[in-house]
Amino acid sequence: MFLKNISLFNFKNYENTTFEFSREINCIIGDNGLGKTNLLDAIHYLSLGKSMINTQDTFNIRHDELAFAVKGIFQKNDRSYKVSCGFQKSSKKTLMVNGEVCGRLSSHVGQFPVVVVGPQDQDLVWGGSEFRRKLFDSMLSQVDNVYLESLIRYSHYLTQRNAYLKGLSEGKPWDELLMDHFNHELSAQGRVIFEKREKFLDSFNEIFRKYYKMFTRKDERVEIKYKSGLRDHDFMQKLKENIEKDRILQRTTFGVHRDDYSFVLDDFPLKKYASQGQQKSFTIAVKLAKFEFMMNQCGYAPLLLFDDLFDKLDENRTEALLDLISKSPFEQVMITEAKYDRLQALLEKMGIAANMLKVDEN
Ligand SMILES: Nc1ncnc2c1ncn2[C@@H]1O[C@H](COP(=O)(O)OP(=O)(O)OP(=O)(O)O)[C@@H](O)[C@H]1O
Repeated sequence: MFLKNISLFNFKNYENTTFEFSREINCIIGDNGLGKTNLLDAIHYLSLGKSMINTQDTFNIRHDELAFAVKGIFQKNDRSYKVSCGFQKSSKKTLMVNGEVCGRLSSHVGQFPVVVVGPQDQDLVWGGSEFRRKLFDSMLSQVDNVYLESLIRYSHYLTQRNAYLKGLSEGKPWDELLMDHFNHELSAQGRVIFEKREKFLDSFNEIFRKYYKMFTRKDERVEIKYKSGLRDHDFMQKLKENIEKDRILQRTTFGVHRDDYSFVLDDFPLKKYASQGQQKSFTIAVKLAKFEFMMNQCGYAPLLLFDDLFDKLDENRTEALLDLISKSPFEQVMITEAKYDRLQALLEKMGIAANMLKVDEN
């Protein structure tokens, strides 16, 4: 799959600009603050109907304007898809494919898959456990309906149990049967989630290690470890044991909603001991593994967007990575870079053909 072109109207710093892309590597070049990341974000809008940066659509409307629109043409399995996404202040967002309005955003997700590698990936290392759970949950939910169903049910009962705990502190009467019902549902769904997360990570680790080795060309041992309280404890038992604590804190303190994934390099936690370049290499390999995973699911290569690819990577890793992503199974790749000469020289040295797109002052 690839994106042939994109037009941006009043999107962030763009007034009305069109870019044409090639099927392989596209380098988006420009000085700081000219709109390279914004262009990637517009592509993200077409793929997933939302920004990769701002949670509120309003922030993406060009200052002093009332609406933005992004339009583009994807090519997939020899068919063209005209996709557009528009948003007007105090109105609903509209997403269209070949002239038809997508009723629900969720029906659009997965049609034009994209994987983004960028500075936000630091959150996977430095952010709270929710960032890591979200990454793995989104992948697992795409392939396993039972997992998705369990996750939805678990989250429903967790919300209910927490609301009930809050109610108790406000004087609601204790209801043993109701609490038993919550505990039973949480432990049943939690068990499914735990087992599936554990199994999934085994296969994901294999792909992840392959990519880490491929572009670092080092024998560093890397691993993602799944950490869950369910490994050593009976969930039901723990919910019962913790009830007094839960009542005081007004929330459920044990369960798979508190699971985490730890990133490990040569047996030490990545966050505490690894260099910035090693941390970045780690998250890049995670994203490349995600790419392969998604490709296996949908049967074609997702778009791959690299924001600030070269930052913190040494020459060896940069070259190895460029070499890797310029070949199959990677198809269309977008790379942002401020230094034209450096990138041009590197691509020439490596004999990689690329479409150079300059982002100018708008
Ligand atoms: N809603 C908006 N309206 C107008 N301009 C905006 C809006 N949102 C962001 N910008 C502008 O977009 C620019 C940032 O663009 P972007 O992050 O894409 O830059 P970049 O080329 O990736 O820069 P760098 O090389 O520093 O990463 C800033 O100048 C910012 O003021």
